[in-house]
Amino acid sequence: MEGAGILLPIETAMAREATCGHLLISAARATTLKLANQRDAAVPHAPVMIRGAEPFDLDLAVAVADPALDLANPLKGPFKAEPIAWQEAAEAAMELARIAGILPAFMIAPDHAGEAQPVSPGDLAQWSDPDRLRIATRAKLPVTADDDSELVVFRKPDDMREHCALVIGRQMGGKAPLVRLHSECLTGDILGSLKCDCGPQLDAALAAMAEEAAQGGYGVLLYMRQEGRGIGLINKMRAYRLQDQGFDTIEANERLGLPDEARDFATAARMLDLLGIGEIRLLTNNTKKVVALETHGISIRERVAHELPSNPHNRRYLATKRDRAGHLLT
Ligand SMILES: Nc1nc2c(ncn2[C@@H]2O[C@H](COP(=O)(O)OP(=O)(O)OP(=O)(O)O)[C@@H](O)[C@H]2O)c(=O)[nH]1
Ligand SMILES: [Zn+2]
Repeated sequence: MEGAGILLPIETAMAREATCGHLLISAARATTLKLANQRDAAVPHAPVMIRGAEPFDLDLAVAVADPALDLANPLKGPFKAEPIAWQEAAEAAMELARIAGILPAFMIAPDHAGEAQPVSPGDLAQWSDPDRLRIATRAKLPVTADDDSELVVFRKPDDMREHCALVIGRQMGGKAPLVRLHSECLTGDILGSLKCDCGPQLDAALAAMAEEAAQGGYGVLLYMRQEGRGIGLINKMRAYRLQDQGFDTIEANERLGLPDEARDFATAARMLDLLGIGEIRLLTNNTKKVVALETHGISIRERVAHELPSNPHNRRYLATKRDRAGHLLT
């Protein structure tokens, strides 16, 4: 990493022999290890550098990095936090870990690190730029909810994630379409997980759009490949393990040293823009989605409530969304 020297991601390190004197971890993790003060912990995913009394090998580094292992694995020490002289690069490294869906933890300048790929914070900004998104292709896709629908698939040149938009009914000017901005939830969308409300929300959105199409309008489902509010499936499952220990959905992300909300709504706005849609009626209970899309140039004619019945497994999750994340839920 430009300015930082070699950073070896602890979770995916191929150089199994690597050892180092310093690790880069999150402020949340440093706080759990009692190495950071409250000011550092104000941003749980901020980077903190720590030094150990002994060099770190990968086994020790993993134990330091992964909070889900704490109960099984009492931590060794002592460790000490030290100032970082390359703050911007350190922040970019934490962001790269989130995007890669791995624990935000790195060996710093390890011995036996193997080959390294140069990356700069500017590369990351370019990679994230929504303007680089293009429509890759589109085709008719009859679905159960409505057989008159089409799937439009999007891609950036160097981002493997394939976001897509299902257009239900005929896209025309006139009435603003009913839009659902849905972020991938493999557990809820495919497996029928009861821990969240994603699956029922997806089904209800498709039904509402089909109804809209039957009345001469149309609907657009934006399906975005940003699992777990942008932390990936593996980290979401780590967060579920922490939730089983008593942390709520926000605390669990934070304890992993990841943002509790890392979704990219600018790219959602860009998808609508590429479809030629500037005005929508948005199915959501999340006012932050409304604000984010408006900030990126989409005019929201109406917020359409999208609350589905709860169950005993998702009741706490929904209450946390209402009480801590400001969702308009009863
Ligand atoms: N990290 C994490 N992600 C979760 C958890 N439960 C659900 N998710 C993710 O949260 C996202 C749900 O997004 P949406 O339903 O589109 O949005 P929302 O913010 O709930 O707002 P609505 O539009 O009102 O539904 C999906 O990416 C899920 O994978 C959890 O406990 N932890
Ligand atoms: Zn879900």
